[in-house]
Amino acid sequence: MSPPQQIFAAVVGVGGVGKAFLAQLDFVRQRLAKQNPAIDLRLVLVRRSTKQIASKEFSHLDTNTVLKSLESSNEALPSFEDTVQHLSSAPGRVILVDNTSDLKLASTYPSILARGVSVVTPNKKGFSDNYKLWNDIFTAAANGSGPSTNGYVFHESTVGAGLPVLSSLRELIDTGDEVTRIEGVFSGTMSFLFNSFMPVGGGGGAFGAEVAKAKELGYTEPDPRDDLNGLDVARKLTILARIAGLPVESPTSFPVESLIPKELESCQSGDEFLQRLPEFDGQMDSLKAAAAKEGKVVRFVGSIDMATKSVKVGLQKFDVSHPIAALKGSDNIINFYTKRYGSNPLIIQGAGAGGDVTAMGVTADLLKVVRLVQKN
Ligand SMILES: NC(=O)C1=CN([C@@H]2O[C@H](COP(=O)(O)OP(=O)(O)OC[C@H]3O[C@@H](n4cnc5c(N)ncnc54)[C@H](OP(=O)(O)O)[C@@H]3O)[C@@H](O)[C@H]2O)C=CC1
Ligand SMILES: N[C@@H](CC=O)C(=O)O
Ligand code: NA
Repeated sequence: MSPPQQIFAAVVGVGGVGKAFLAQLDFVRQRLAKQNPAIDLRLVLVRRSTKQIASKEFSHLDTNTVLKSLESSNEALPSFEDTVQHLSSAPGRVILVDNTSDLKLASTYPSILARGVSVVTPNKKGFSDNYKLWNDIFTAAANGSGPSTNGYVFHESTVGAGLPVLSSLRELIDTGDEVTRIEGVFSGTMSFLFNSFMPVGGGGGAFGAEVAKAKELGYTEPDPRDDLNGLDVARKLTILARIAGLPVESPTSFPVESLIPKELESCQSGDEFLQRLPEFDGQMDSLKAAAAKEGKVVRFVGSIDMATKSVKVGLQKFDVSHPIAALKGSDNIINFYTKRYGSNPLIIQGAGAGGDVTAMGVTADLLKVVRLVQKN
C-alpha cells in the first residue's frame, strides 16, 4: 500500500472565524482518517498579526492546543513573503486559509497561486477591490485560466457567509441560465440591526446598543464602521456582479448609502465610533417613526440589475408582510431572478454572519481543494 498523500493547511487569522475554522478542521481530519485514509491532511502553520508558529518539517500541529502554543510563542515573526516561500517548499500541495480582512495580504493571492499554493478565504477584499486584482487572481488560479500546477481559489464565505450563494450563482451560469437581477439582504450585521431595532409589530432596542451587540456576537467586520458605511454590502455585490458577468470596477463605483452620522466620520477608531454612536440614536428613531406612519419597516438592501448594469446599496421601506421585513437574527436573503426561474426567483436564506457559519463555508472550500488535488 502506498503512503497517504500529504496535504498541508496553513491558517492566517485566528479571530472569530479562524477559531471556528480550527475546530472544523479537527472534525474534518478525524473524518478523513476514517473515510479516506489515503489523505493525510496536516495543519502546519498558524499566524496572526504579531505571531506565527510553524511545525517542524511539515508535521501536524495539534488543532486543540495550537492557539495556546501560538500565544506563548516567542519566535520572531517572519515576513509574509518568507512564510509563503516556506509553504511553497512543502513536499505536497498546500492550502492557505486566509481568515483576515487584510487587503495587502489578499493582493498577493496571484503570486501565491502561481507558486502552486491554493487559497480558501472569507476575506472579501481581494475579490472586490480593483477589477485588475480580480482578473489577476482568476488568471493565476487552476480553477480559472491558470495551469493545473497552480493553486485553486475558493471564497464562498465572502458572500452570505456559509450559505451556498457563490456556488449556486456559478452553477446557474455554468449550466446556461441567464441571470437578470439579484437582490436581497446581504449583511448579517445590517439584518440583525434592523430586525432587532425595528422589528415588525413595533418596539426594538436602541440603535447604538444593537450595533455593539452585533459586534459582540461576531457579526460585524473587525471595524464595525465597514458594515455601517455600506461598504461591506457593496463588496459582496461587486463580487456577485463580477461572477454574473458585470466588470464592476470597485465597490465605490456605484451608489452606496452610509449609516455613519456625519459627526462621527472623523472618529479615530472603531471603539471611539461605537462609544459615541448612541448620541445619534434619535436620528434612527426618526427613520423608524416615519416608516411606521406608513405601516412599513426599513431594511438595508442591495440589488444588481443586469440589463441596466446598475448596482445599488441602501435603505428601503418594506410592507410588514414582505419576506424581507420578516427576516430574523442575522439572516441574509438572496433572490436570483433568471430566465430559467422566471418570475419566481431562486431564493437562498439563512444566517449570514457569525464564526461557525462563516467557517463552514471556508472548511467546505478547503474540502473542495482537497478533492481537486487528491491523486486517484
Ligand atoms: N464574522 C463573520 O460573520 C464573517 C466574516 N467574514 C470575513 O472573515 C474574515 C475574518 O473575520 P473575523 O474572524 O470576524 O475577524 P476578527 O477580527 O475576529 O479576526 C481577524 C484575524 O485576522 C488576523 N489578522 C489581521 N490582519 C492580519 C495579517 N496581516 N496577518 C496575519 N493575521 C492578521 C487577526 O490577528 P490579530 O488579532 O493578531 O490582529 C485576527 O486573528 C474577514 O475578512 C471578514 O470579512 C466573512 C463572512 C462573515
Ligand atoms: N460583517 C459581515 C460579515 C459577513 O460577511 C456581515 O455582517 O454580513
Ligand atoms: Na456564501
